[in-house]
Amino acid sequence: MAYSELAGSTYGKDNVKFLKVKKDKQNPKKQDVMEATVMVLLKGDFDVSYTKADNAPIVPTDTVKNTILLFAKQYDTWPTEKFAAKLALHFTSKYDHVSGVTIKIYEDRWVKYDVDGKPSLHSFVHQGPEKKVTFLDYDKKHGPSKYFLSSTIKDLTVLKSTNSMFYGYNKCEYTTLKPVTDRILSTDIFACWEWNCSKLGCLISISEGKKDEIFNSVYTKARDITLDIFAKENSPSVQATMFNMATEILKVAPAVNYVTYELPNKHYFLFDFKWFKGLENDNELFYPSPHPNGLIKCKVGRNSSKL
Ligand SMILES: O=c1[nH]c(=O)c2[nH]c(=O)[nH]c2[nH]1
Repeated sequence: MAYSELAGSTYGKDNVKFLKVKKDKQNPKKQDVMEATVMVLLKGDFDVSYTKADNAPIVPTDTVKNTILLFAKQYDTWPTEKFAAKLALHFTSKYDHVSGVTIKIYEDRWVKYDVDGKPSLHSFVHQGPEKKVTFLDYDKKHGPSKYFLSSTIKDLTVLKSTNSMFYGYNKCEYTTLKPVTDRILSTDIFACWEWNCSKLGCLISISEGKKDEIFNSVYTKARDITLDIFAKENSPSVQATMFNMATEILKVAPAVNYVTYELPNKHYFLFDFKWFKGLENDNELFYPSPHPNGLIKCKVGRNSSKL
């Protein structure tokens, strides 16, 4: 009797990168670009490749990579949710023994800049570490109407120099933190919205581009809401602010089930200059403290008693 058994497996290609150029039909010099990093992992009947050294069922990861790049060349990749659906349907229909896929696409932000007061036709500024991330998990036994799909804004770094407070918290003999009504607030935004597949529709219609508008508009709204509330609110805490952001996204996106925020609280500490002739520091000079950082997460859904 064998000593061990395979309890789970998945494999594929990660970090498949491409830059896609989309040319306007009327004016080919008017272009858009997408720089993306794709992961496709296959699930299915690959057990013998692990347990019997039998490679027969293996679709090589090199083939997975070739497919991603060929599809990026031949089909529209905007928005990445549609491209993920296209890839998922391909891998699960081409190979009988592929039962499902997990796909992640990271999209860089290349944004056109103004030249002579107008957006350039084909020149872009890279927006730093910020990415849009699409995640799709699909098992074909559930059919194309059931899948897990989420979209995320990741590593959008923001800071506000006032209009943030933190007081009224629990105090015990281990507490040294002083309450503040004015502090720096800075974070790397991770905001993720999970789609409700019964409201959004099946993967086939997504792959055909029928939902492009909703993906684009919710992404723009979620980003705007996040930045707007961050700027406008006199924040009582990271917790309260992120809950407000998530609630506003749920209000404008009926096809979204849950919104998750994960926010590091990147601390900036006030220098004490009292040692120099009693000099006051009225929130003017801080030092960034790289670690430790607070880390605050929440997942927000609709109140079912109010539906
Ligand atoms: O917004 C905050 N939430 C906390 O939970 C916390 N804890 C802390 O020390 N500072 C802060 N700030």
